[in-house]
Amino acid sequence: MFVQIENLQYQYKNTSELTIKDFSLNIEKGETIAILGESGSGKSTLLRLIAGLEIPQSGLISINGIKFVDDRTFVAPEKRGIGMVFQDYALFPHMTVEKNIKFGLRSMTRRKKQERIEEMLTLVNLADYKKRYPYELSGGQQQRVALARALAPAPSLLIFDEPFSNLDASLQVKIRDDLRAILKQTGITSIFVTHDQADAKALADRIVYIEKGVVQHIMSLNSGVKSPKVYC
Ligand SMILES: Nc1ncnc2c1ncn2[C@@H]1O[C@H](COP(=O)(O)OP(=O)(O)OP(=O)(O)O)[C@@H](O)[C@H]1O
Repeated sequence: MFVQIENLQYQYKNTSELTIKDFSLNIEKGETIAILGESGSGKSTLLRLIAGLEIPQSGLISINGIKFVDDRTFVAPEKRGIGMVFQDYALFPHMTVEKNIKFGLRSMTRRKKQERIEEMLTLVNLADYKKRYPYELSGGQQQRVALARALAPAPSLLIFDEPFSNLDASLQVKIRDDLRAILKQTGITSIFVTHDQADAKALADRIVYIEKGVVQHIMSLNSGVKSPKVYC
C-alpha cells in the first residue's frame, strides 16, 4: 500500500478524551480520498498528524514504504514530501504568484526551477498571472496558486483541508472540476477533508466517513486509480 495508517491515536493537551480514537486506512498510489465527517470529528487533526504537525500518542504512518511515525520514529514535516493546500490559501502576500510557486523548490538549478514554475502555471491555467500578487487575484485563482505551489516540488502526497469553503458556490463547482482534472493529469495521491458530500462525490475515489477519529464506513465511488503520473 502506498499510504499506510494504522491505529492512530491522538489527544490534545488539556483535553479529557482522545480526538483520534483509533484511525486506520490504506491508500493506493494515485487514489483520491475524501475524509467526511461532522464538525469536530477530527478531520483537520488527522491531516495535521499525517503532515507531521502533531505527534500521535500511538500508531503508524508510512508513505511509499518510508515510516514517518511509529513507536520509535518521527520524521519532521519538511522531510515528508507532503504538499498542503489550506482553506485560506496561505499564500505569501508579499510575493508574486511566480515567487509563491518557487518558494518550495530547492536543490534545482535556476533554469530547472523556472521550467517547473512555468509547467505549474500552465497546469493551473495561470500563465498570464505570474507577476501578480495574491491580493490582485480572485479567490479561485489564489486557490490555484496554492495548488501549484503544493505540486511544484513533486510531493508524494497532497493533502487539502476544506479547499473550497472560502469560495462562492458557482466558483466551487468550477474549481472542483479543475482540481479533478489536475489530479487526474498528475496521477498524484491525495487526501482531502470536507463537510460537503457533493465535493466528496465529485472528486474522490473513496469517501471515508469518520466520527471521533474512527472510520465509520468507506464508500468506493470507482475502481479508479488514475492514469500514470505525468507531472510529479
Ligand atoms: N489545539 C487544540 N487543542 C485542543 N483541542 C483541539 C485543538 N484543535 C482541535 N481541537 C479539538 O479536537 C476536536 C477535533 O477538531 P478538528 O479541527 O480536527 O475537527 P474537524 O472535524 O476538522 O472540525 P471542522 O469540520 O469544524 O473543521 C474538536 O473537538 C476540537 O475542539
